[in-house]
Amino acid sequence: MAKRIEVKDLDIYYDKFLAVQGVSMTIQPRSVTALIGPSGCGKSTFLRTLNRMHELVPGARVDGKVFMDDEDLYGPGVDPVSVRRQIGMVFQRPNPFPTMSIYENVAAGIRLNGGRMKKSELDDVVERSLRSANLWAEVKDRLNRPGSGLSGGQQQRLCIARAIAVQPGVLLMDEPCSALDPISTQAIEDLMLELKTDYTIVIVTHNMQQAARVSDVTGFFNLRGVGQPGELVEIDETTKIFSTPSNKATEDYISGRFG
Ligand SMILES: Nc1ncnc2c1ncn2[C@@H]1O[C@H](COP(=O)(O)OP(=O)(O)OP(=O)(O)O)[C@@H](O)[C@H]1O
Repeated sequence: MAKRIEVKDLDIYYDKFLAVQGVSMTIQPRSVTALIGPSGCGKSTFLRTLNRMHELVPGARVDGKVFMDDEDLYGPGVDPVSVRRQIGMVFQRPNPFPTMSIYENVAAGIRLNGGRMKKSELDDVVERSLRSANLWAEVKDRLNRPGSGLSGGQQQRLCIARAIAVQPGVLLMDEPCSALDPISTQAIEDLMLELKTDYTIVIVTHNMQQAARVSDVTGFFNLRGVGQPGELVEIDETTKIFSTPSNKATEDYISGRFG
């Protein structure tokens, strides 16, 4: 289920604007990879290229290669919609479908992917997904109530349940805790540590303590200079990045000297 991602020489454009240049990295399955760096260096832009969401912006495109295991995600004939189905994404603000029930929100993950199941099978998948997202105990008696009635932290776990219902090869998270209080944040962090036994997780975070707590590997992005594109400065074991980074800019960033 968990897949490996290999990025080779990726340049990322918004029309003629080169936002990120020359990224190469390998993201290992069953691990959490955190992407950190100052605002505007292209972390979220890069994340969205991994499931071909970047090109939803008119004029946006990439040069270079992204492989998921052996599949070339930008290869000829690859359907971006099918890539997005296999690589789930969780956003900054929880975005459950507001008019749908808790149950339907999770089932929607399957239905949008064209999955057809018997009701009893769907019930099992919904329960399993909510259990995996550590939300089952809190919602099992109100599955038919609207997802929008949950707290922010519960809504974010509902969105994670929806994303994992289809058993994606990779789970992308773009600052998933930035709208949450500390207790909900901890619940999501605990969840990431549990989910990584089955999934490949990539998280963009502004919070360096969070990167240090949850990730196995950390990639530091930075702008090459004023008006220059963002780049991946270094990527390594999280313990190494936060203790003895190889690059001076990484050290300055993690010690709070800029950003
Ligand atoms: N839709 C867009 N159209 C044009 N340029 C964009 C678009 N989205 C982002 N950019 C530009 O791409 C660059 C990278 O932005 P991005 O949001 O990926 O950075 P980031 O590191 O995630 O920043 P932050 O930490 O503030 O979220 C910036 O110069 C930004 O202005």
